[in-house]
Formats: sequence, structure tokens, C-alpha cells
Amino acid sequence: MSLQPIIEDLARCGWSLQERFVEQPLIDALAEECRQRESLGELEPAGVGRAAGLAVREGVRGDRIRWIEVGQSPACDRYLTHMEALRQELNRAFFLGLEEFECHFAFYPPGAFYKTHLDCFRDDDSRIVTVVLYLNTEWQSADGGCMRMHLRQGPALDVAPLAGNLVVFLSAEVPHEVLPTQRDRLSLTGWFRRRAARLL
Ligand SMILES: O=C(O)CCC(=O)C(=O)O
Ligand SMILES: [Fe+2]
Repeated sequence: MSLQPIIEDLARCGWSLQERFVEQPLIDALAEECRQRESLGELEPAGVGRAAGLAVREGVRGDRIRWIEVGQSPACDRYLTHMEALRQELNRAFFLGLEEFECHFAFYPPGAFYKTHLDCFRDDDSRIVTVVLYLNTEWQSADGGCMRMHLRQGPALDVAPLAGNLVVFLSAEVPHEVLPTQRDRLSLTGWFRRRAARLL
């Protein structure tokens, strides 16, 4: 897979959509793992905010998440290898000094959404680049659940959470939301980070 189109898109407009970014067997394995962990009750209601300010607010977002860790499964390790290659390429191209990647499975049950937000916290700007991989086969427009990006230029842009679609954008630049989904909606959402500045 070539990372160059992502670099060129980010340089030009701050976001990129790649279709079939990873191989189908890997998408299938990640979707299966997400479903399995959901059915085992391993996903938890996602919070809003950070640390002491973290709160579960169903009026803002209705997904359940589980952070992934190195070594938890061959599929996750393979995806992390892809992300490591992207991290290095982003640093080479833009001198971003990205040091870490954090990533979670997200499961939106029917009716769930995530209101418009930016992926960086007021008290912590360590999230620099957002990357979302979608895991849903045969997504129809009636299924809803698009990610809507509110770009500075031009109209809002909707991305279907179709298996293999990978969206990459600058975390501080692109307000975005998840429109209400009609079906289970599975994804992996991650952030490349600079080391967090220590708060005094
Ligand atoms: O799943 C998506 O399309 C985006 C999720 C999102 O915005 C987030 O988790 O911050
Ligand atoms: Fe987000």
C-alpha cells in the first residue's frame, strides 16, 4: 500500500480518504474481533473530555469503545504495523514529531451518534492526526452513520463507514460528527500524538 496519496492530500487540504486501505482478510478479522469483544461485554461507554473531566454523556456520543494493546491479537498487531509505517511517513513528510499511536475499537449500536467535535482537548493538544478505519461490509446510504466533516472550505463532506475506508485528518483542523446510524457500526479510531505536554 502506498502512503504517498495520504501525504499529498494532507498537504493540500488537511484530510484524506483511502478506499481499501488494508487487505480484506485483515478487515474481516478486525470486524470479527470487534463484534466478539462487544458480545463479551468488553466494550465500555465512551467518555467525553479527559482525565478528571471525563464524563459519559449519551447526548453527545453513544458509542462503546475498547482501547487496543500490542500483542492482544494478530489482527490488531498487523494494523498497528500499518499505522507505524504511516507514523514514520508523516514525520518524514511534515516533521510532526509524532511519537505515539493510540487506538480503540468503536461500536455504535442503532440510534447512536457523536455530535460535532474536534479531536483535541482544550487542556491537551497532543492529538495531531486522526485516523479512522471502517469495518462494515455492504453499507447502504439508508444505513446512515456517515462521518460528516465540516471543512473550512466548501460544503460538509460525508464519508460512509464502509469496510476498508480509511479517513485521515488533522485533529485540530476538522470539526466532524457521526450521524445517527441505523445499523451496528464498527470502526477503529486512532490518533497519532506528540508526547503530552506536562500540565502544571
Ligand atoms: O467513527 C467515526 O467516523 C469518527 C469517530 C470520532 O469522531 C471519534 O471517535 O472521535
Ligand atoms: Fe472525533
